[in-house]
Amino acid sequence: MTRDYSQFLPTSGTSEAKTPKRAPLDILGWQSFFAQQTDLDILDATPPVRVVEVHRNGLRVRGDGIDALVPPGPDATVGDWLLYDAELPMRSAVLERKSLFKRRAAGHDRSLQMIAANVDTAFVVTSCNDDFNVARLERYLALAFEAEVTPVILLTKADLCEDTAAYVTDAQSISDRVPVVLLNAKSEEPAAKLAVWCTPGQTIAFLGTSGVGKSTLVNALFGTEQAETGAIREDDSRGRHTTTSRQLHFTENGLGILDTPGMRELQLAEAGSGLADLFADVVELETQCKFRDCAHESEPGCAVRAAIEAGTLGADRFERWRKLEAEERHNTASLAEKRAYDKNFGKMIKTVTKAHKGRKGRR
Ligand SMILES: Nc1nc2c(ncn2[C@@H]2O[C@H](COP(=O)(O)OP(=O)(O)OP(=O)(O)O)[C@@H](O)[C@H]2O)c(=O)[nH]1
Ligand SMILES: [Zn+2]
Repeated sequence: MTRDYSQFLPTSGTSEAKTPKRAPLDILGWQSFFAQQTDLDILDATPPVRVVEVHRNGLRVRGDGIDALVPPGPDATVGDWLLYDAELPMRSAVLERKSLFKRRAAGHDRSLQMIAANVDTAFVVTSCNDDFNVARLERYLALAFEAEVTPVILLTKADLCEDTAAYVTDAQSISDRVPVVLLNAKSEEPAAKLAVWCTPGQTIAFLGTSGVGKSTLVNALFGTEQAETGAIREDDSRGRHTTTSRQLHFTENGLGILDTPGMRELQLAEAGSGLADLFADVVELETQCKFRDCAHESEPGCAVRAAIEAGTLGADRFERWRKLEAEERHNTASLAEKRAYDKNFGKMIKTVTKAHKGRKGRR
């Protein structure tokens, strides 16, 4: 007797209706912002691919049926969308970005590095304990504003703290444009509490110092041990395992999560507009000072001092702004200096090469 097992099999129609299959590009975070920059003919010839990993020997890109390594060439970083040129991959064009995190390189090289592109939401993570530091939060928030990424403050370890109210109040007082979420990263809470920012097609990143719960949050959103096991390992020249530095992972329903170890400690450079966004109240007060070049020390008609005396601007908040502003100005100036130096150096090389060619020509 042959039995008909079909009744035990999921009928494709209904199961699909329950969990609609998402198109590969949607899962990778393709949005109308990017589609609008191109047209069907171009997309046909050079399909869109997203940079999911940055390696020393190129960029790993993924698209609809594409998983390839693009050799160094495109000026791109993790999260970027490229129009993939299969014949000349290094000629693949980079689409305009929705957002871009940059940082000043460490050490002597003072140039700006691209860290991550097209992040929609940055969760700035700190814990309800000694890690909590308003000045550090402000630094991350200014960077997010500068990058044109929506920031959200996450206060973790709520379960380990007796009195969380003070942390919430302090975090909320930083900017009325930044939501604050209090949670226990180790519980069921993250998926529900972060749901608004974690819809399919979105790309998110977690910023914060070591130990605040970033990996725990990533795992909670994946529902697995992604942050531990998901890392791709490469053998370096001495046969040691090294973790590739910047990667973009996708959950099954298409949430992109950026893994960027380089975003733990960040210096402000060319972040003037981000700072101004975060400290909009201070910037507005400055415009009301009697003198345009007011140093807000003891000048008559200083609106900043008046606000501090009236208690509408916290003296400590003003001091923190001052420090960040000075740092930003210093770093931006040294970047400009480096660029001028590089440009002059480039010119000098050109002149020398020309002179050399000239001599050769005369010989
Ligand atoms: N009770 C409790 N423990 C937490 C919470 N968040 C994180 N932890 C614990 O804190 C420790 C550090 O968490 P991680 O997720 O590894 O922190 P991280 O920010 O990824 O740290 P790095 O990988 O060093 O950057 C782990 O033991 C977590 O289990 C929380 O909300 N409540
Ligand atoms: Zn003033």
